[in-house]
Amino acid sequence: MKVRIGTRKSQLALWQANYIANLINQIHGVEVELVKITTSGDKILDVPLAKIGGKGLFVKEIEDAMLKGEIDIAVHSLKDVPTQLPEGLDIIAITEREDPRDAFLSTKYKSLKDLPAGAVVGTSSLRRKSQIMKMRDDLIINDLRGNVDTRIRKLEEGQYDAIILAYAGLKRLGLDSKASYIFSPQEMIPAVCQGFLGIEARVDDERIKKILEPINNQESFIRATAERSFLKTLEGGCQVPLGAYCEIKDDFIHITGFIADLEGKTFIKESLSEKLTNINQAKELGQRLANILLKRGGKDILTKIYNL
Ligand SMILES: NCc1[nH]cc(CCC(=O)O)c1CC(=O)O
Repeated sequence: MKVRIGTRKSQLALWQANYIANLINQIHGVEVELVKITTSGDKILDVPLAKIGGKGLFVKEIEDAMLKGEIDIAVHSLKDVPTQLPEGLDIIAITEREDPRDAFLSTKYKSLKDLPAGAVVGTSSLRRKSQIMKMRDDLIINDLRGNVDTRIRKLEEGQYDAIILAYAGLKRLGLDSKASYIFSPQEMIPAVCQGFLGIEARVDDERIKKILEPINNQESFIRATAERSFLKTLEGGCQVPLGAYCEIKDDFIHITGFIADLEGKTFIKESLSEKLTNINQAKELGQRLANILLKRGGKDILTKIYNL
């Protein structure tokens, strides 16, 4: 019996679906079919993501197809997947993390530091915007939507002096040479789960769970659990400037997270580290970090944003 993978039609989504399709085929020798699905996020192209509001814009139609039994699994950039999943579905496997960092692209300038005052930077991510404003309060940040190739085209047409993209997406598409600078995770805290692929399936599908077992990376699963539990506790979607990054090094689990306001006045950042014991600890650590940020002013930021 073949495995049907639901995927968006963008180049990056197709690369990711093909990557998992090849893994499944190589490991299990089963036939894999890609089923291309258009999501509402793909249709609404002219509105900044933060203004559309609804979570899971890029996954809902794919999840509906899975619940109807039209596809068996969905391959997602885990950073696009809401923390609250529909009843009956779950993230069953998470791949080894691709580079989690953000990249700076420009045809004229080498890095953010080199931009002249008043230069125009393209990004629709409130997370990127708030961190750029913190480093450089003299730049103009304009919305930039579209698939990775569209965003690069808009840069190269001269609509922006620079743009910021996930390095993971560039690497997957073989476009890493387009990056002129790569921010460290300390300079620019990545999006929750940037760089992970998450594979979603029906929780009662035992055949698929067996197939996905060797594809899961346990360290990734722990890191993603910590970051997603941080996000869930903050009830944050893409309407809130926030980010988190978890690492495991020498048996220690480290997590750093931030939340900022939309005006660029308040920026609250905190880190936690402890000896790693189990997966429940990762969940608890993400929650604890989020609660610290909520107490330190995060709650006020969220109240303001949700009352807009
Ligand atoms: N928001 C769209 C999106 N979703 C996942 C990636 C990149 C790949 C990844 O983070 O795993 C991108 C492009 C980008 O942010 O530049």
